[in-house]
Amino acid sequence: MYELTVSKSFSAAHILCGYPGDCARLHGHTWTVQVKVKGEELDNLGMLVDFKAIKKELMNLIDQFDHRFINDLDGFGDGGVNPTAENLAFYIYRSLEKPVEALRAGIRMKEVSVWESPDAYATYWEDK
Ligand SMILES: Nc1nc2c(c(=O)[nH]1)N=C([C@H](O)[C@H](O)COP(=O)(O)OP(=O)(O)OP(=O)(O)O)CN2
Ligand SMILES: [Zn+2]
Repeated sequence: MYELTVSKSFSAAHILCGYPGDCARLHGHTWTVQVKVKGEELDNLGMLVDFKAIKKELMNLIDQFDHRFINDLDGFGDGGVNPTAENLAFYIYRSLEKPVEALRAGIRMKEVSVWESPDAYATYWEDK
């Protein structure tokens, strides 16, 4: 079994609604998103899948967050979920699962991790 990991960062602001502390106030982070995929068979180039292809899918997705107020985006904030690292990891996993797995037969999403700061991150994965 092989595992590939790619990471990209974006800058965005958020508010944690109902949070009993300073994170309930408007503030920003340079968020880092790490995506892991897994699979068993390498192609004739010796790759599970091209890093560039996964990075392209990740960039397409996280562009919607860059230099935005996340609470204003569909699915987050009022009427949606709080923009925590956990909820972003879930959203990104579910959004990338199909496009990434379509890149090559046998590729599976493994997990998505989201860092709000260098010392704190959340990971979402599904057993498959
Ligand atoms: N389980 C979670 N806990 C917290 C989240 C989260 O998404 N999931 N988010 C926050 C806030 O967004 C906060 O801005 C980030 O907290 P933290 O990483 O602790 O960053 P600080 O800059 O506040 O770092 P300190 O080390 O605490 O100074 C809070 N909790
Ligand atoms: Zn925060």
